[in-house]
Amino acid sequence: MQTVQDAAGLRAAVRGWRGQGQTVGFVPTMGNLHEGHHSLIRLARARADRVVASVFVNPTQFGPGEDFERYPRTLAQDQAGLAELGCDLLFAPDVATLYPFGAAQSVRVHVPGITDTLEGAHRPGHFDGVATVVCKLFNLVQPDVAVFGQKDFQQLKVIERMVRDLALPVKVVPAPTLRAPDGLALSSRNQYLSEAERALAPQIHQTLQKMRELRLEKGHAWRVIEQAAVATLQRAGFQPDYAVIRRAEDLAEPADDERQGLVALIAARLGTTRLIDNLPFD
Ligand SMILES: Nc1ncnc2c1ncn2[C@@H]1O[C@H](COP(=O)(O)OP(=O)(O)OP(=O)(O)O)[C@@H](O)[C@H]1O
Ligand SMILES: CC(C)(CO)[C@@H](O)C(=O)[O-]
Ligand code: BAL
Repeated sequence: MQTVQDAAGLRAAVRGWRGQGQTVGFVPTMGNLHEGHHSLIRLARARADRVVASVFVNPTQFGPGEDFERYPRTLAQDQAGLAELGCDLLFAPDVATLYPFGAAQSVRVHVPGITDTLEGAHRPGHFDGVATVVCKLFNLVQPDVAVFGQKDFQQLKVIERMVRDLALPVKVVPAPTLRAPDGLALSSRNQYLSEAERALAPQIHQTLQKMRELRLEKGHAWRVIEQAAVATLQRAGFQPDYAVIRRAEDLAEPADDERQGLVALIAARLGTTRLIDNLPFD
């Protein structure tokens, strides 16, 4: 596996493959790779002849006071894992490569509507940063398919919308969420948790399962379920930003009698760590 930092090296490799009629799959990440990321690489390998992964901790998607500085950077370890999985190329650019005019002067991609709620509401500007960097990465890599985890459910919807609206020639492939045996969704941020917090963290997934059961099996009203979920999380020691049931398609509030195509989503803090997770009902 080659590692390249610059656009020219990346383009040369991709051009070579394309010249041989090969397709390209792409997995964008912020590094500190775990089994969840590895499952995305495997999926990309199944869908394309060649696989490119990127590792870039994107400054424009972090708000003031968020964990940009302390986000774990483990490139050598990431490289070894990717090589073992048969990834063909790791693109690990620096900030100047992706933001030649500086982050503050960058062209911005804004996806309206769906970014106003949930993560977008709690992390203002976050999705502008994500859409902007993913658009830049797509232009650099020019993949046929790109794999995104359902763990970042709203992010996946934002990217799907951007791709459709800008008519980008890439197929977005969703990948299921990988979990620890106790149900906690794998995430680079799990390592911020103390032992006591780690023991509590699976309650997020348990609460999501309860929300699904109350809606689909017991037929409770979604607003009542949301209130109960917030109270449960607070009692357990979390500070929830939200615990909601939404339409999976567009993350809008469902109608009172709606039961199909729903998803429960939670964002909650445990100490200084902010965790997100979700559970599609279908
Ligand atoms: N547990 C998981 N299962 C499947 N995909 C995942 C999982 N965790 C992350 N991903 C996906 O990997 C890609 C890169 O995500 P990212 O590098 O932010 O990983 P992360 O571990 O979720 O980090 P963070 O702590 O920032 O949430 C995204 O498409 C994301 O949805
Ligand atoms: C898609 C992404 C790599 C963009 O920086 C990031 O938001 C992530 O890791 O999910
Ligand atoms: N996993 C999405 C990237 C972020 O939290 O900034």
